[in-house]
Amino acid sequence: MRAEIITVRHVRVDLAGHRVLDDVALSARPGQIIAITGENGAGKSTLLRCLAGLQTPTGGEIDVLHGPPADAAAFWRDVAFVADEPAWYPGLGVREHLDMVLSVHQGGRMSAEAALSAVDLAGRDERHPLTLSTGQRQRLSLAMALIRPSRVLLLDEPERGLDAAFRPRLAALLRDYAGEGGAVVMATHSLDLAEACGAVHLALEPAS
Ligand SMILES: Nc1ncnc2c1ncn2[C@@H]1O[C@H](COP(=O)(O)OP(=O)(O)OP(=O)(O)O)[C@@H](O)[C@H]1O
Repeated sequence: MRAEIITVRHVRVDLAGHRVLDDVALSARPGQIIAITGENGAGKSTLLRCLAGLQTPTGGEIDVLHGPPADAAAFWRDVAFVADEPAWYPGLGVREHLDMVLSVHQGGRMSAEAALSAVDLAGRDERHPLTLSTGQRQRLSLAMALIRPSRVLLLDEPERGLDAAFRPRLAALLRDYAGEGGAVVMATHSLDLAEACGAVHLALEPAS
C-alpha cells in the first residue's frame, strides 16, 4: 500500500474567538478520493484552506506531500485548488485560459481540446468566461485544474452549479485523476458525487 501524502492530526482552528475545527484527523494516499461532508458552517472550507496552506491551524499538524502546506510556488506546482470562482483574464477566451495553464505548467494531463470536450465546452472555446453560465464557468474552473499535472487536487464544492447529468462525468474525471496516482480531497454537499467517486468520507461536526 502506498504511503500517505496528506496527513492531518489533531487539527484545531479558532477564528474570531470561535472554535471552527476541533481535533480533526484525515489522511490520503495516492489514488484516494476523500469527501469531507457536514452541515453549513461545519468547517469544510476551513479545513481545505488549511490543506492549501492558506489558513494556519491554531493547533495540530498538517503534512501535504511530506511537509507543512505553504502558499508558495513549489507547493502549487504539485497542488491544484478549485474553490471560489477565479479571476478571469480580460480579453482571453475559454480556450486561451486553458492554453495559459498549459503554458505555465509543463506536461499537461490532456490537451486543451480534450479538456474542452471533457467538460462540454468545445463549442464555446472562443467565448469569454464571463459570458458563460455559472455551471459552465465551474466546468472551466475544473478543467483548468484537471488539465495541469498535480499530485494533490483540493476541491471546495466542485458540484456547485453543475447540472445532474454532468455530476457522474465529474466523478469519472476525478476517478481518472486518482487512477493516475493523484489524491483528491473535496468538500461536498453531494453524497451522490462522493459515492460515484468511491470516496472515503470524513463527516465534520460543527466544533462549537
Ligand atoms: N474569516 C472568518 N472569520 C471568522 N469566522 C469564520 C471565518 N471564515 C469562516 N468562519 C466561520 O467558520 C465556520 C466554518 O466555516 P466554513 O466556511 O469552513 O464552513 P463550511 O463547512 O465550508 O460551510 P458551507 O457548507 O456553508 O460551505 C463558520 O461558522 C464560519 O462562520
